[in-house]
Formats: sequence, structure tokens, C-alpha cells
Amino acid sequence: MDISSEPQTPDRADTRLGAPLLSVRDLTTRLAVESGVVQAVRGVSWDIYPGEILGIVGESGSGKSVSVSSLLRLLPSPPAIVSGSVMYNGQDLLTLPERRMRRIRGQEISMIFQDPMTSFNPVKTIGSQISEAIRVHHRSVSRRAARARAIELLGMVGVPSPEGRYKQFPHEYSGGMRQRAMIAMAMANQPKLIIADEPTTALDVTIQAQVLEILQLAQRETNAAIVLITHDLGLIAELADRVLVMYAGKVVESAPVMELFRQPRHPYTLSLLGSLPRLDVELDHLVSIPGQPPSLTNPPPGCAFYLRCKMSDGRERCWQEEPALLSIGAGPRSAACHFSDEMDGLAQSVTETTGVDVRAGKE
Ligand SMILES: Nc1ncnc2c1ncn2[C@@H]1O[C@H](COP(=O)(O)OP(=O)(O)OP(=O)(O)O)[C@@H](O)[C@H]1O
Repeated sequence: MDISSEPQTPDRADTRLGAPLLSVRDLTTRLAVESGVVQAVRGVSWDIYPGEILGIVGESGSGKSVSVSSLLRLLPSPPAIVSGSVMYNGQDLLTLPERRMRRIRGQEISMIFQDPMTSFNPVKTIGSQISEAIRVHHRSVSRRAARARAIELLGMVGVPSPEGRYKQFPHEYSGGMRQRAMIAMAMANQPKLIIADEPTTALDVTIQAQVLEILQLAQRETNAAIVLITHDLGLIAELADRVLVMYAGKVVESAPVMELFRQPRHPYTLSLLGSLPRLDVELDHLVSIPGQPPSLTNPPPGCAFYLRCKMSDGRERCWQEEPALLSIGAGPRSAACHFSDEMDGLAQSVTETTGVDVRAGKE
């Protein structure tokens, strides 16, 4: 069986939230490399609703960045081969002519990357790049009005003396200030969706908190939905409404944030929660999950987490049969584990061994 082509069940629609803003179905991305074909994203399905913050979490290499780059068609083809559908406003972004796609990127869907140094053009001033981003999508806006709006946006995200800073180049900004300017640019056209890929990873801890506040402000100002990609479960707990956990190119669990922290339903999520640093103990590193994710050039036939899973322990079904992402209970929750109903006791033991109360989610 070609496991990569097996469709996964999307989340059950949360009817309180109305129609989804964006619907990703069976998104699959293969990347041709010298050693073979990397199945970076293996049939992922999810929805995001207007104004919602959806966290996507998972270890390095789990397919978080490739999936959002695929849906925005930012990957060169070849080597990337993308299939599935990404419905937005009644149209499939994967088949839209490039000209129309360019209009959507930056105007309706904007991105914030980990390192804004690579997103800003180093030879143009920050201000002129924000003004340009406005004028590209709104030709009727005069240069003067775009400049005034750019200065207003820089002020809004907490760049001091925005008029003077408008004229500065990216290298004249500190990392935190550049990230603020990136958020200002992402807000410029009142997008419906902002995709933030590890927006604070490159920053030191105190600056991270400030940038997060700015991201929340951007969300309030624009009422945009946000896809927040991160390794950091603490960040997810603070900001997200709902979470997708990715492992080896697939979604293995999806849940409202409180429920995920209170009662994880996939052993991988539980391990991630167990590797949260304890707040009361000084740790100079994150405790990592023992073992490695499987090779994505040749993924295993059964559960991709099998070899690292404390629950699988010789169970044949785990290495023979790949678990589908299935709905759990009545709410908008799903998990891809044959034994997810055995998770209750394990969550308790993580609390006991790590001191991290995985049941104490955001209220
Ligand atoms: N340009 C590329 N060529 C070949 N393989 C790639 C390329 N980009 C990503 N990959 C592979 O695709 C898989 C998914 O990578 P991706 O960057 O999406 O992971 P991620 O979860 O975003 O990780 P990180 O948190 O480190 O950014 C990984 O196995 C990665 O090695």
C-alpha cells in the first residue's frame, strides 16, 4: 500500500466558527533529492477559521515549513511536486494562475519568517519596502499616503521614532526591531491570514516576549487568522486556540489548545509535553525525545512513531498498520494512534515524572 496517498480525515468542523477561511485537503509534497524522493508532507488536511490562531507544532523536519510553503506555492517545482487542494474563497490555490496567486500573497495571506534579514531586501530601506508592499496591491494609494501608513504601522508595532526609522536599511535594525518591521509589513494590507513560521526562534528570550505581544496586536488590529509554526509548546499554550501536532510529514493530533495540554491523545504529543522544560528547575537545554524520526525517503509501513513510542512496546499492529487520523469524542479533536484511548494514565505519569502539569492548560 502506498501510505503516502492515504487521505487523512480532516478535523470535524467546529460549527461555532462558521465556514473555514482556508481548507487544506490531502496536501502532499514530494521533494526530489539526489538520494531519492523525500516525502516531506504526506497527505495533510486541516481547516483554519476566520480570526483563529492555529498552532502547528512538531520537531525539526516534521514538515511544518514545507506544508505552508507548499500551500502558498513558494517551493520551486522541480524539485517539489505538490498535490491535494487548498481551498480559499471558493478557489483552489494550488491551481490558480501565478498572477492571481501573487495578488493573494501579501494582500490576503501574508508571511512572517524566522529571519527577517532574508525576507527584507538589504539594499532598500525598511520604510520603502513597507510602502511598496502597500502600493503593489493598492495602485490608487499615493506614495505620500503609503509612506504615512508605513510610518503609522512602524509606530504601531513599537518601532521608536518611526519617521527616522522609515529611512533606515534592514542592517541598521536590531533582530527584534526587524521582526517588528516584518510584522508591520505583514499587517500592511489587512490580510485575512498571517502565516508566522518560527517568528521568534532567532531572537533572545526577552525580545521574544515583546515580538509575541506585537503579533497578538497585529491579530487584534487586522482580525486576521494566524497559522503559527513553532517548536515551542509554551508559545502555543500562550497564543493558539487550536493545535496541530505534526510528525514525519503527517498530522498526528489535532485539538483545541486546552484539551491538548490537559489530555494529549497521541504518545508523540505526550512526549513533546514531557520535554517542556520545568519552570522551577534551571535547565540549559530542552530534554529531547529519545530516538530519531524515520527517514522520509523511505517511511515505515506502520506508525512512524513506533520505534520511539513508550506505548507500542512490541505491539504488532503499530509497526504493521499505519494509524489513520480519526475523530475522538464529540468535539473537534482527532488523533492518529491505534491506542489513543489508553492515554489517560500516561498523561498522569508525565506530570509525576517531569513536574509539568500537562493538565493545566490555558483557561
Ligand atoms: N529543499 C529541500 N530539499 C530536500 N529536502 C527538504 C528541503 N526542504 C525540506 N526538506 C526536507 O523535508 C522535510 C520537512 O522539512 P520542514 O522544513 O518542513 O520541517 P519543519 O518541521 O518545518 O522543520 P524546522 O522546524 O526545522 O523548520 C525534512 O525531512 C527536510 O529535510
